[in-house]
Amino acid sequence: MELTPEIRLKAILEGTGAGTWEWHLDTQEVIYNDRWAQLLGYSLEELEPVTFQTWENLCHPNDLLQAREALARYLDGASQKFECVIRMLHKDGDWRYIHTRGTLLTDDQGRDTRWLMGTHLDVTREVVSQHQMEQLSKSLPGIIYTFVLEPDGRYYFSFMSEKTWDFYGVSPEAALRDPDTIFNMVHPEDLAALHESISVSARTMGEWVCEYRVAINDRVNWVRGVSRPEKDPDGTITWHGIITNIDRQKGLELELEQLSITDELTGLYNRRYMLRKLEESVAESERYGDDFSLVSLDIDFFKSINDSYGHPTGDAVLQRFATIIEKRTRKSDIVARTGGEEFIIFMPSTVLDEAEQVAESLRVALEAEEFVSDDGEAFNVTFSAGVVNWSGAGANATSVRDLLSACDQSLYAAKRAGRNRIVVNGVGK
Ligand SMILES: Nc1nc2c(ncn2[C@@H]2O[C@H](COP(=O)(O)OP(=O)(O)OP(=O)(O)O)[C@@H](O)[C@H]2O)c(=O)[nH]1
Repeated sequence: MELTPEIRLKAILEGTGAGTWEWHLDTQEVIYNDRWAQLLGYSLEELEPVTFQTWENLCHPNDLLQAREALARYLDGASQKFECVIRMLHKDGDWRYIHTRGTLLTDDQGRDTRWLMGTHLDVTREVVSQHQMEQLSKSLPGIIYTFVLEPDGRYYFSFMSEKTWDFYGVSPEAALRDPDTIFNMVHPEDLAALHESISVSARTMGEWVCEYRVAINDRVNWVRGVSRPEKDPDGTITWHGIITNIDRQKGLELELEQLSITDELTGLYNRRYMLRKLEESVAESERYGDDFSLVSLDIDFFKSINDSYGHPTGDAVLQRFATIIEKRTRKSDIVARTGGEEFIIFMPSTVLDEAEQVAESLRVALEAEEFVSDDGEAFNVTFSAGVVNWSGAGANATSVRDLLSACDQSLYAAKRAGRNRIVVNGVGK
């Protein structure tokens, strides 16, 4: 059997399940194929006599106008193709969504004829599932989306649900057109980590989880994204996921974190935070060979201040001393109250001499400060301090514990030598 173009075309149409229609714009003559009628549950014979009216009668009245407008736009040349989705009545009484496409037949000289020819495809399943997805996404507490990364590095969103606007201040349409409208809204401090987390997920094909801030005008919100990657044989990776707002949770988390590292009485950092920072700095210093210094301060005869003027006065002394230290140290220094009347100042990138100078200026400042008890009695307070230094890989101390112990030894030496003084590396001045 010879495979004529007609046979081929028929096979293709049958394969796609498309109904076909031909309509002469002047004579109103119409030709439908069997499939056209079968899409709506009929045979062509059942619909006899088939006319243009047959189509109009089966169309949902509300969609008819839309179809006529789409056709008018095509015939006027305002749009390149005639295409619309309309509801048509199935024999079983249900409305089916029919994707209608059409084009003017051209003659052998390439001129348009008055025959409009086209196809009908039942897209009810697609329309219904899209509707379900839209409804579902409305009730979800976040955005659902699909993000695609091509093997050549190009990326785009192929789906963004409606709430994109609430989360990013960007419409879903704008995000679909240009994915960077979304990335541009990410807090600059979190953008590199976000890109890195996507790269890691692409490399390992592991679940993508990332918490980052989104900045819309002056409002900053924490969001959390979770999605699973899927790889096509051509290397394209697609993530289907959800973004939720975790601002409240993150706020509480940060508040808790802040509380857990703060000394309640003075508002300075506490011992736990100081130890953590020291551990980090020792590790970093071993890598980069950076110097840092540590000053350990202990108020002299604090017990007798409590005993003479009462505990609340003792507390006020601790608070005032904390303020004095904060005022006379740099922003990059970390000041902690590490015990009752003990404080530690951690000074990054600071050599011993500089640290000693700061400690000395504090000593002079506290000595000159006048305190007044609840009973109106004036008194003075002094402290003793030990100063040590960590100079990268060449440090004498080999651990945080050794370093703290060396600092304490200097402090005890200062106490032993009569208090109100500073001892550097075990050597008093
Ligand atoms: N007011 C107040 N006192 C505290 C606090 N924490 C610890 N203390 C007191 O601080 C005092 C520390 O006393 P000691 O360790 O004997 O030292 P000191 O009296 O300062 O003597 P030296 O350190 O040897 O100069 C104790 O009496 C503690 O009760 C606090 O939060 N508030």
